[in-house]
Amino acid sequence: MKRIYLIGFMGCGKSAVGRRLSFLLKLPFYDMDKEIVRQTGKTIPEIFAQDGEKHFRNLETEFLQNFKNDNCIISTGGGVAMRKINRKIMRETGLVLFLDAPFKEIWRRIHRDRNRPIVRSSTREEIEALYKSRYRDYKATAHIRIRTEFRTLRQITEFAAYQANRLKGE
Ligand SMILES: Nc1ncnc2c1ncn2[C@@H]1O[C@H](COP(=O)(O)OP(=O)(O)O)[C@@H](O)[C@H]1O
Ligand SMILES: O=C(O)C1=C[C@@H](OP(=O)(O)O)[C@@H](O)[C@H](O)C1
Ligand SMILES: [Mg+2]
Repeated sequence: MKRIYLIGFMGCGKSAVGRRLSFLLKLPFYDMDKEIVRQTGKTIPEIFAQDGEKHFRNLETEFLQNFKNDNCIISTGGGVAMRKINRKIMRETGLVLFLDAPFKEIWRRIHRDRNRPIVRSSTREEIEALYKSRYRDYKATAHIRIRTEFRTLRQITEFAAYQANRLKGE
């Protein structure tokens, strides 16, 4: 089996599901945001404030280009599927799962969070517009879309594991 990538908007559950999926499938887990924080020694808000969003986007692409491990779970950041090169790398090196959560729920989860610089600097209307504008790219990038509404983290994780096992070796 190759890699399993989790994609989707901020707050859809990529990090939470990724961690659980890694326990369930007994595969190593990489959260791209955490890896970038570790590699740079800066927090995500610090990178945005000091180096700019463009630089952060380049770090995301560099991570994907340089990453060498297979048989692992990778939770991406919500903006990763917006670049063509990132989409290409993910589709070619693994199974891409889109966690599809309704905006209302996303907003409830993220609006108070201080670690997401885009949320800090935007209104609810702006974030909703971003959600809508990104939706098509998530859908087109993913091999499988998982609707998370009315599902617990455990149910989502088990469904993701089922899909991964079903497509093993393809
Ligand atoms: N299906 C779900 N049910 C309940 N809480 C969830 C669900 N998915 C995510 N959460 C919670 O929402 C918050 C944001 O999730 P997170 O995994 O950080 O999202 P992402 O990495 O996609 O931005 C976390 O507190 C997480 O535990
Ligand atoms: O959607 C985005 O542009 C971002 C999502 C964040 O990750 P999560 O999706 O895990 O919140 C993080 O990479 C950064 O704040 C930018
Ligand atoms: Mg995350």
